Amino acid sequence: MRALVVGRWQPFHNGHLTIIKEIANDVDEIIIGVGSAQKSHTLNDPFTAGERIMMIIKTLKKFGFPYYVIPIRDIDFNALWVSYVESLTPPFDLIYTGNALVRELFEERGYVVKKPKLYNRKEYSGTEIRRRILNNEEWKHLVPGEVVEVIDEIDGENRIKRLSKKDYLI
Ligand SMILES: Nc1ncnc2c1ncn2[C@@H]1O[C@H](COP(=O)(O)OP(=O)(O)OP(=O)(O)O)[C@@H](O)[C@H]1O
Ligand SMILES: NC(=O)c1ccc[n+]([C@@H]2O[C@H](COP(=O)(O)O)[C@@H](O)[C@H]2O)c1
Repeated sequence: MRALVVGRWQPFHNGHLTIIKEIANDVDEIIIGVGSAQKSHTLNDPFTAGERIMMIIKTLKKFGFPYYVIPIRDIDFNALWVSYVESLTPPFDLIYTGNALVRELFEERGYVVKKPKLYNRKEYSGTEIRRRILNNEEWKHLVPGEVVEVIDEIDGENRIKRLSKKDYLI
């Protein structure tokens, strides 16, 4: 059994790691879709697909389960999105998502859609972690150590702070 889990992973945090480990117990292989792959350098989506893939691969290295990481850009065509995803990924039997639109689109196409349990959602949230980085608040305990290393390597804290400046708006 192979399952797809799609997210933006901006950044990959401890809630994400917990659900990926749980899904790994339920299925033989996981396909991790990196959504909005074309987006980066905005306050909502600061990290590139490549940086997010680094976060995921470095974090999952110590766990022995098989997985694929596939970047998936957005297309301005919801009715085609499931076919688009299928065209990029290995075949899968079910999908895990907390996103209502993703659920709707995959259920309409006959897929079994499961909703992962949310853990410490107040803090394990990309929005909250990006807010803390911007405001110089503690955030490193909310992500795996490998993600801290990647964000340090790319100077991600300062990128987010720069992106908040008015003259970075396009
Ligand atoms: N705290 C959490 N515990 C368990 N699962 C989570 C948690 N946060 C997100 N997820 C799951 O991870 C998937 C991908 O989430 P996503 O990348 O949008 O993270 P997010 O923290 O919700 O980000 P953002 O706040 O930037 O929207 C979602 O479908 C959701 O089910
Ligand atoms: N038409 C489309 O391109 C389309 C439709 C639904 C979801 N998505 C993407 O799927 C991902 C879902 O991830 P989240 O659950 O993290 O919101 C996002 O990157 C979102 O943009 C894209």
